[in-house]
Amino acid sequence: MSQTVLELDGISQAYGSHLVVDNLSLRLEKGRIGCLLGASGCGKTTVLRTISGFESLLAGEIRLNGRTVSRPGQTLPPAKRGIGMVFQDYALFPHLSIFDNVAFGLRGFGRAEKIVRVNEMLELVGLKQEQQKYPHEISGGQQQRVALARALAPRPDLLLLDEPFSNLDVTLRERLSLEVRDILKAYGATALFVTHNQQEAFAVADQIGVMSEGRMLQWAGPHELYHRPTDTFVARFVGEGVLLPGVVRTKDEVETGLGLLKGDFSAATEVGGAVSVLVRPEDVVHDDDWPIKAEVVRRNFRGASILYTLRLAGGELVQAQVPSHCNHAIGEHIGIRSDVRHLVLFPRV
Ligand SMILES: Nc1ncnc2c1ncn2[C@@H]1O[C@H](COP(=O)(O)OP(=O)(O)OP(=O)(O)O)[C@@H](O)[C@H]1O
Repeated sequence: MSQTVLELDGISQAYGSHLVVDNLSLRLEKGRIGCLLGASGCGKTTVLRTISGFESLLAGEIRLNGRTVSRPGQTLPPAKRGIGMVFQDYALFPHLSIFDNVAFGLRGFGRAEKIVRVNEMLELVGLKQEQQKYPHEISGGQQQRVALARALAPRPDLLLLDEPFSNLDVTLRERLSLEVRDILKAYGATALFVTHNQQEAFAVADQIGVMSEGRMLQWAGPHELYHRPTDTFVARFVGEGVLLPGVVRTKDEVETGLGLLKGDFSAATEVGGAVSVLVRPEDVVHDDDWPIKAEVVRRNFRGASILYTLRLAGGELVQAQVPSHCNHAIGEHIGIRSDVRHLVLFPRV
């Protein structure tokens, strides 16, 4: 049976009269990587700070391995929680070698044990050759891996990572995020990280929580979050696409400017009801043999594909992701058909 490492049970936190975390709950199982995703200021870092014990709670409860560590009026000190932390600025000690940086958190270990443990961790993050160097002698990505090794060395029950890739350039970010996932998985770590970057969340996390104004809107796996958002904010915030107006015709058909869309849907919407249908760019296929035509109003060349914004006959806009050899200019009319596999409906917005 899977073991729950972290439980947030209806936690709230305020700075003065400003409610920053609002009745937020989540549960993270052993060996899983969770992510809090949201725009700047939505309260992600504050959630991490309450979990690590640097902030007390206004309401709710935090449990680690079944033990209550925070509730209003009771906050177990950070050092007693068995939590490791990785920050966006790495926070390495500049005057210590890579080896000594990783060894730093291993107080209480014997000398021989310490050497074995540091070597294991440097092996895990692929930096054994660099152990005598100093932080300024290695790259930003390597520094972040040292920070990861240092945080994992004391075998924490839970690792918290605050925007761990935000100081790196775009290509390195992508590579390092995949590497960090591999390292965490190889180690079997339970981790929660925060980011405002959805590609990073998708690349690293098993479970993602989308936050807005201190609230958790949905906590789900990346695939479910993208394909079955339960909230219009999540639908818009995660991925691309539009909410297309439609009218429910039968229990599995909705009439829209893209034609009759068929697919299962579970929303409690009556026949005849006005809805908004989530249509992602990959749901719209370029097909000149199809009778529905749309006008190209914007094009975003992405190398392998072009993201077209198209105006339907009724004036609604949709987006289509099309292989970039299908090159069309603004103002052209192209044939499109929908390839929606399941329908995500919301009451008309
Ligand atoms: N020490 C503090 N005192 C007062 N207000 C604070 C404090 N720390 C954060 N806030 C406010 O709480 C809100 C949430 O901040 P938080 O840092 O948790 O958000 P975030 O989602 O992590 O944002 P970012 O990605 O920019 O770090 C913001 O409005 C912020 O201004």
